[in-house]
Amino acid sequence: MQNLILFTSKDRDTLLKLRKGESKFGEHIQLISNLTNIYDDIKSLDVDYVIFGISEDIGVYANYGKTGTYKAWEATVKVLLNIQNNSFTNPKRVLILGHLNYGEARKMVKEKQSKKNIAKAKSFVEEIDKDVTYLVSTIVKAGKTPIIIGGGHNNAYGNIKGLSLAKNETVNVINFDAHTDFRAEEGRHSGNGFSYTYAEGFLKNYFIFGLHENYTSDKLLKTLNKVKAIKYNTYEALEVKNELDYNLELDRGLNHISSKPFGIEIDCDAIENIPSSAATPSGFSVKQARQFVHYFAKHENASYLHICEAAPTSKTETKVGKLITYLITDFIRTNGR
Ligand SMILES: N=CN[C@@H](CCC(=O)O)C(=O)O
Repeated sequence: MQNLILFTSKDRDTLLKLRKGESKFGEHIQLISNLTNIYDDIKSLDVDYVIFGISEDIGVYANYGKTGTYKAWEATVKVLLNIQNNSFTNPKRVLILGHLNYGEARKMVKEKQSKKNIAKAKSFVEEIDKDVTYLVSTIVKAGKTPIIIGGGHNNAYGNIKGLSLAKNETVNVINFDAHTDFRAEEGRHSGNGFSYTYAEGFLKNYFIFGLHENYTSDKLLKTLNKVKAIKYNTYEALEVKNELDYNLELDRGLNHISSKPFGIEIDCDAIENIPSSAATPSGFSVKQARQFVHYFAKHENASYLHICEAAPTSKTETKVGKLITYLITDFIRTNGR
């Protein structure tokens, strides 16, 4: 795992802001100081959740999106470590593994999006896919639940494939997203993680929650309406036209995906005013995103959480880090109880 940078006790101590009389989340998390065999190392730890980041925006670049998603991991870990340790947050059950780093390859995202560069980026996304697939499948095989902090939504590919390989069956997904990410198989990028895993036989049932009608092509709508394994609702039907009820749609979503192990995908571009690769002034509230995670995390077949596409700047990193931390802790609080 040459791209995996372990999160060390030194990293933790640098980021921890201690307060007299308080006990912080980061003081109680588990770490791996040395990798010998990643499967054995993870399996032997008495934790339920393994959190890792994917510091990349190459998939977003390859999809002509706004880059910067590589910064979400750092923004998250800075906040997560400094929330309180208490009976609600339970950090002893959490391993912070580290992050996948693509510092050298990432240099390409500063280049013009020429045909040649896009082709190069697409082929590099396949390398990232291999790392993510391997990590997710190893964590699941070791009996733990991965929490993945992206990165672009291209990483849904490795999550789905990794879960499917670990379980040795096709798996389902619920995706809180303004976009289908079911674009053509035209080389890997952030807009086709679900179409590729569906075509390759890893993804079975797929539910997209809150599609934006302005950003879904007619061609894609025809595909969605034709394929029985795919169900969706739109943000407009839920929140603008009030044709659908949010809670009833949560039930419909769960009904479509819960018969098998399933992943929960949260694309931050579905949440209003969050700095992300396709940020929107019109979208779900943070409260709705949190309720969504809480609702699906409760189910025994909830098998991973992926939060992606957030692209913080130095001005917005605390806001993004807090948002992602709320979603992580909502998942941990509810899952397995
Ligand atoms: N993961 C995001 N995918 C979107 C991006 C849209 C955009 O950049 O505007 C998509 O391919 O549609």
